[in-house]
Amino acid sequence: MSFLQDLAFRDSASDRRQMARVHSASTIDDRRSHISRARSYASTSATSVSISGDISSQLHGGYSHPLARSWQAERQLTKSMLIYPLFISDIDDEETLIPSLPDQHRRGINKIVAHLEPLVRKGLRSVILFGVPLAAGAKDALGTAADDPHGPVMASIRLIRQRFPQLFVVVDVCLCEYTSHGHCGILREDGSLNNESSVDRISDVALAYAQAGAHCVAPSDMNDGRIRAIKLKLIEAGIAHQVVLMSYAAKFSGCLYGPFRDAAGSVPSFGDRKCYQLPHGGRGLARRAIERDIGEGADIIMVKPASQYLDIISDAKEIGKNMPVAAYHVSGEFAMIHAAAKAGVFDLKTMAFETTEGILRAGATIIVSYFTPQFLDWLES
Ligand SMILES: NCC(=O)CCC(=O)O
Ligand SMILES: [Zn+2]
Ligand SMILES: [Zn+2]
Repeated sequence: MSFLQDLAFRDSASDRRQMARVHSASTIDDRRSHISRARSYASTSATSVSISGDISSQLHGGYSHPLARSWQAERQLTKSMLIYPLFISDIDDEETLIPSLPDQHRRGINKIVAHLEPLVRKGLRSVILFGVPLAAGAKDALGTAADDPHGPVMASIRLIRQRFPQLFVVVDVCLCEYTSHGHCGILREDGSLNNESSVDRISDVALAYAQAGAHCVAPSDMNDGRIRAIKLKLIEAGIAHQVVLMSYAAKFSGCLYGPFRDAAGSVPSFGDRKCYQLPHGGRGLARRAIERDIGEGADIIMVKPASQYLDIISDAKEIGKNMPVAAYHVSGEFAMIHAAAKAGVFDLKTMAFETTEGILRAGATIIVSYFTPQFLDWLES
């Protein structure tokens, strides 16, 4: 007797179904043999102790086939969910591997098109741009280089829009890459953030990126009130209807941004960012920040980092149930996976999918990921 038959006879409803099948048997002989088989199943199963539970305990059948396994996912990773970070320096011909950020490069504007061409062919839909001023004297207290019309970010927005019209261009808006002190805003004499002048400056920078052609501006500075200020400036300039405002609403402070800071040269020259980025344990604070940014006019809410903050992603989805939620799988998360795969702990591709699907499951449908070029290949098969 098979495992399933045994289970079927432990369930009175299925017992009745089995008897109905018996009655529909065409000949008397058939009927007799069905009945005697049914009786013997029933008596065996009554004495069986090896199987417990009823039919509802059987789950394996539902994911026995690869396609059926993929159907178990509420959301499946697609290429259009991915945003690929690009580091663009002011050295036009630069192409430098970033040692702490595996396979990622800092590139000058002259290297962008050749880099993107094969990726766009494979289905890349979106990039997020980070400017990296390396020239001597490029940084100052106000982050003037951020919206320099001839600077790397402004120039690459125009270039990418022109050369890859199908690509959706997101631009990170912050001052830390451009300020001499490496903080995400303008400082007072005592070294603390001057929120009012920071918001004023950051909203000007966001407007400049949007006017240069960015489809989406994404302020990552965490100054209070910057979403509202940016939205108002976009409205005033008459372009609010064509620009997506993605807020890094829940950006936590911590040690996972290390490789990014190597890549972008944005290590603070003193202190840390704990007075504006969120503390690790601050779930309630994150919920308030998310609510606030939705109220101020954000179109998309982002949570960052991702894998350590899945509860926050799920909170963001609940609070912002009518809007898309993005997650930034940050440099430290990416580098950790690479390091562990290199040490033989697990297979890189398997972990990249497991992590990313965890982020999707939590509620994000937009993922900023350094794995994007690899996912474009992996999602092909
Ligand atoms: N605004 C971007 C970051 O602050 C860091 C992202 C990363 O670590 O990948
Ligand atoms: Zn910053
Ligand atoms: Zn940042």
